[in-house]
Amino acid sequence: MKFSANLGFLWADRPLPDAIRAAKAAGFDAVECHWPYEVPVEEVSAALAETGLRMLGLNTVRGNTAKGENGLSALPGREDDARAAIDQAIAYAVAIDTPSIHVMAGFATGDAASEAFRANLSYACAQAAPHGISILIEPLNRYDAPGYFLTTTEQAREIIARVGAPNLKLMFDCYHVQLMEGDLTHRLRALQPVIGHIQFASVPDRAAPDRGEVNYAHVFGVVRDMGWPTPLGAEYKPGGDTDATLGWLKDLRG
Ligand SMILES: O=C(O)[C@H](O)C(=O)CO
Ligand SMILES: [Mg+2]
Repeated sequence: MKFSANLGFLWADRPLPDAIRAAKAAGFDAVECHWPYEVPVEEVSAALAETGLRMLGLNTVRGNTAKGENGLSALPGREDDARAAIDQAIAYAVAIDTPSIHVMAGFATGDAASEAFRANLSYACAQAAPHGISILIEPLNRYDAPGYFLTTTEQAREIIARVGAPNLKLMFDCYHVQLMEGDLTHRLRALQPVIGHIQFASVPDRAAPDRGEVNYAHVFGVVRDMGWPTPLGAEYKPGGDTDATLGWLKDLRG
């Protein structure tokens, strides 16, 4: 199995280029992040070139976080802001050769939000396609993000079908899916054609995957048997020194 370190959480206490180097030293096969925009692309590119790791994904900005915004693309009336965030993410992704962008929906509900989200996703997919970039949408759980527009894989699957763009995919974060829907391995297999990236963390505490209610040794085996080709994203909160939480990776590596 190959694993990607999500640097939004792992080594988040270090500057992003140093976090990339730490992921390499720890044996990860790739990295991904949340919001890298404060860091000059030259610094990130240099760290990626030095380590040989690829940055697999990044997120669109959340918007006005002081006001509690958590994404813009499902907010009716905020299309200009949402598309500026999409443009920004594509430009950054192109500069560091990142193959996928998570377009964040935001806190919203109702038909107008659905229409706004689909229209902004169509825009994102059209802008990203010439660069070979996939657009990801990710259901978030109702405990961490109450009121978030996108909460289930079933909802995501319907949106993906209605938008109808080949580069629109599902971010299957096992942590969120377990909290909202469960039945992880059936869902992974059934949704494989629309999944663009897989992430994981223990449930319910979002820590390293060697604890909690999900048996990740089993889940990883199912993903391997599916022939899943790309690294799985370790997106968990280490709660201190990241290196001290990597027993699961060492055990898997043997
Ligand atoms: O929280 C998550 O699971 C996401 O993957 C994210 O990108 C930030 O909300
Ligand atoms: Mg996630």
